[in-house]
Amino acid sequence: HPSPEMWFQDLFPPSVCPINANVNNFYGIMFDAGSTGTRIHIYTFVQKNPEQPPELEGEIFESVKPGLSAYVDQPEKGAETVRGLLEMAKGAVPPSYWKETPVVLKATAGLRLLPAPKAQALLSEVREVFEESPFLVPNNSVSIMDGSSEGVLAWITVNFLTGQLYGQNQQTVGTLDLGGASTQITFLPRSEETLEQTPVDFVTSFEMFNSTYKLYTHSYLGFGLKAARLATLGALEMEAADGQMFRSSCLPKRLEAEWHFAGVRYQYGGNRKAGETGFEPCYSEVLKVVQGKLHQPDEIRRNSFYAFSYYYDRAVDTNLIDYEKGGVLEVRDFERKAKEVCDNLDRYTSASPFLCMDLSYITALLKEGFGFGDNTLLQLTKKVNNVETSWALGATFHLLQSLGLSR
Ligand SMILES: O=c1[nH]cnc2c1ncn2[C@@H]1O[C@H](COP(=O)(O)OP(=O)(O)O)[C@@H](O)[C@H]1O
Ligand SMILES: [Ca+2]
Repeated sequence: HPSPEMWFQDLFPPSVCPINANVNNFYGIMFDAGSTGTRIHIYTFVQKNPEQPPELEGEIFESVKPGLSAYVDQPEKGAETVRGLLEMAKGAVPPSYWKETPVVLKATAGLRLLPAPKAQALLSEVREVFEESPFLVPNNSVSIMDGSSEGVLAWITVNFLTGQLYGQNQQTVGTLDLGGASTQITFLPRSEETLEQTPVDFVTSFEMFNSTYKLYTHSYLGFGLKAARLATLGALEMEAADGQMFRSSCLPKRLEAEWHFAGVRYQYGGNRKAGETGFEPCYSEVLKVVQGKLHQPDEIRRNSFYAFSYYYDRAVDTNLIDYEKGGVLEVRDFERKAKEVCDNLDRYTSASPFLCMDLSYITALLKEGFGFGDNTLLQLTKKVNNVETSWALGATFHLLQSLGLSR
């Protein structure tokens, strides 16, 4: 029969029952305002040992499309999408923890590309939504993150989740993130030479869990998958793309359609003349977007990388990997698939007319942009131990550290 101290259990809902709530539990809420969608990550941590990093108990994840930048002229409506996701957090965090649970939103390339006053209007509407919520709203809780943090924080997430940030024999892995509007590459250089040959603004030092790391990291704005589509079509720099038709040999010949990105409407279509579709002409189009524009560190040819976001999505779309399990690919697998899809456009493009362009761009970005070898291994991963591989977890560790909630 129950011990005398347990008599109060029935008076409380289980989640707030003092005997069930672990005194060492705490929560963190991180919003990722990406160029194609807004996502909420609600993390539960437990600090079992003050000498060690907090343990991550679990994550609740939800997302909405489109991203905040699509509400460029309706900032209040944009903020409503954040309010909806925050409602969910009320169900996920026990009410007695609301006051001490921080909520933060960081925006990436979509907002970086908007005119500053428009981006600020969106952010200030979101700030109001946060202020009206019962959660802890730290200073600067709604902001645009700089690109170098984005790469570093994703690197922290992946290396934390794979157990490389604590204990002996740390073998960190590099990370490749391909977003809609920007892309990041991050790794821990092993040779002095790499650091010597690297531009200073590609190196970031930081401390995490009592170690100091000096990382190679860079975010290329305008080199995300969707921005690259516009660049390939020659439409990226256009202020008023309305009315103009953009054509490409990467698209099915007879296609004519329209597409909305970051609040702008684009019309696009295939090359109508004979002979001008397929992998070869397409590859030379996408090559122009990347060639000579990215820094190529020699060392990456000898490392393996974790790749996620659109690398993962396009590999799933073409059956290179399983949606649930992910998998290991070589760079050349993307090229093989690009050829297969681009040279058989009519067969493949029912799902997305951009499949050939996307795969060709990924191939060009990896090979001619970053300088990866054909046989470099890419570990395609969406989740590790049921947690999303995203910069959001790294950002939450940083947040907890700055609030003194964790070491
Ligand atoms: O936490 C996540 N879980 C799953 N997919 C994510 C997550 N964060 C980003 N993505 C993926 O990122 C890609 C879109 O990039 P995003 O909208 O973040 O653009 P940006 O990074 O250029 O701002 C999509 O492939 C989307 O599936
Ligand atoms: Ca992103």
